[in-house]
Amino acid sequence: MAETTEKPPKEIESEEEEDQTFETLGLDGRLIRALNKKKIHKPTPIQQVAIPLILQGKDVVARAKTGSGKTFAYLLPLLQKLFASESKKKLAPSAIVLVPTRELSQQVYTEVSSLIEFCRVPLKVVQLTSSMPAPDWKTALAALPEILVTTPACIKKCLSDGVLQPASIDDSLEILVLDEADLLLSYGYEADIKAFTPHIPKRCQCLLMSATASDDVEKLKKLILHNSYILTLPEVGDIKDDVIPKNVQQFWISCSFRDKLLYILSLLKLELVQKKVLIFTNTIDMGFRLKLFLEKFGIRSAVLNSELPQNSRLHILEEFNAGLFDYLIATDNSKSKESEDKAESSIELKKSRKHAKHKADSEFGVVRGIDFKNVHTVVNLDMPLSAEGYVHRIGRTGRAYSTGASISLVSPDEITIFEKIKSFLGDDEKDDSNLIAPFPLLTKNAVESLRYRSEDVAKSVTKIAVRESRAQDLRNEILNSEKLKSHFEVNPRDLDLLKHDKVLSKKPPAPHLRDVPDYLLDATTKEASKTVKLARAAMGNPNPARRNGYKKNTKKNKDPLKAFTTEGQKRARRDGSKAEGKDGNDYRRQKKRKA
Ligand SMILES: Nc1ncnc2c1ncn2[C@@H]1O[C@H](COP(=O)(O)OP(=O)(O)OP(=O)(O)O)[C@@H](O)[C@H]1O
Repeated sequence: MAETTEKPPKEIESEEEEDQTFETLGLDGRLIRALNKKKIHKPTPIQQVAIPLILQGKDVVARAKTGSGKTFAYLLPLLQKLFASESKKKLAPSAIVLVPTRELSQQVYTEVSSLIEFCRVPLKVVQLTSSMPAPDWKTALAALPEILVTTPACIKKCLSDGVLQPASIDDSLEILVLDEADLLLSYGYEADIKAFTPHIPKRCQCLLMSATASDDVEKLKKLILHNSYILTLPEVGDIKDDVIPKNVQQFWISCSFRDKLLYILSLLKLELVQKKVLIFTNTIDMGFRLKLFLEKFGIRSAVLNSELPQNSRLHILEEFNAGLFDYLIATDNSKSKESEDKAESSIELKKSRKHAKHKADSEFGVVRGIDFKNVHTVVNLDMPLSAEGYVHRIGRTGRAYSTGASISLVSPDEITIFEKIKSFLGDDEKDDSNLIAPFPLLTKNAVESLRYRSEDVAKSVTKIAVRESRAQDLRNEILNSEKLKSHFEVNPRDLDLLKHDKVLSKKPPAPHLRDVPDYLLDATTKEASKTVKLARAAMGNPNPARRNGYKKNTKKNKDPLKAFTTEGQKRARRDGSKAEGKDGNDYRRQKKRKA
């Protein structure tokens, strides 16, 4: 642990983007060049404050919004410090990064590896996961890596199995990072962390990164850090935009539980949301029910959940990130005791558990911390079980200043959690803050026009069909997993080999369901859908080079959800050519095109 000093911990609360560059932060030229190769040119606010402090050797607790660049905030100075440390090989890693899930471990490992590769430095990184056989752990550590990325459970096991020696750790460990610190305890790692704490040498620099402030972070802080610098971005006082990035617009739709499939069909089929879309369900069965239902309308999607083999999960994430499909249905079930207790009360989950022959992976986590690329819309088909869960789900869009939107479908049963979420975010009806606004683009008429077809198809997606598809998908993925393992050892970049959005139903979609007939669409919906498409075209390709340009709010005005309201549209129609601003202009352009 970093040395305790007399002065009290410094609290830094800042939302201001100072005019800092990676050079002025004192970052090594090799790292700056590596970042440039990744089209990253300017540090984010958390990087601006954290990097110099970490380079100075301070213990740091950094809390910043989802997608704000916390990973590089610790990885860059960590690597720089290792560049400078002695070249003598040590018997244990000099830096250990602890993460709550396997998916995150893979993500951090990939980031470190690519930085090392770009910098051309002789550093080694390994990741250990609990699914690896013990001999593989030994082999991985025998290569004497400088950096180890793993979960707290693995580190404890390494110590108890003698794969890592306490004396070696005491001799070698210089930096310890607890990434996604707000989740480590909720994933049940408290005992593992406590078992590891006595082995952390006094001089070791400790860093805690987290997206939300919680009692768990406080607990960890007390356990591991002593006189740390607390970085909080943005200011704690401003609760209203405390946790959700500003560039994410949040919406909600009130609908009955029974109508949820109808509403999501309307959103997707009538093209009222921007792709790519990440849809969350609370149970695996619901995920498959949705997949089968959408398939009947010609909408292909992939399902990501904890019972799939690890290879398949990672491959699904890679394919989705590479843009091979647009709709991903994810089931996020953490090990959180609280969420499990609540989820247990759901009859559906109990049933789905009974039928899940394959053991769900307890180190699975797709929501928290995973860097989904270019997700424009997050849809909560089921509401999450906690406000923190909501923050982490919504945080999968609007990453690193790209724009995004979220739409929550809220049934009467979910109003209580919805209210809790709103109050957690500081959404106060009295002062009209309306952080989560009613979704403006979907009219009652549009929904009703699809009701008959939707209900008809929903009936055909029976529980047996769901169960069979789930089992079939799992069988496919297990086979895939084996193929993936051998194939990707040789062709690591061949993403096209296995497609995960395969159609599970036996029959192809009927033509009348695949294409929505024109007569079913009302004028408002047509306009809304066109506006969404126009905005998509205006945003251009989601080239990371553009996204990383960091022009604040440049895309905001082009966002249809900002530009389009039914009221704005009526006004435009009334005023004709006199309509002002973007709404009017868009509308006139569309009218001209129609003429
Ligand atoms: N300075 C930067 N400029 C542009 N993009 C960046 C910058 N730093 C990081 N990014 C990108 O921003 C995205 C989000 O970063 P990261 O995953 O570190 O966020 P995070 O704060 O850890 O989010 P979460 O709390 O959800 O884990 C990544 O795609 C990353 O490559």
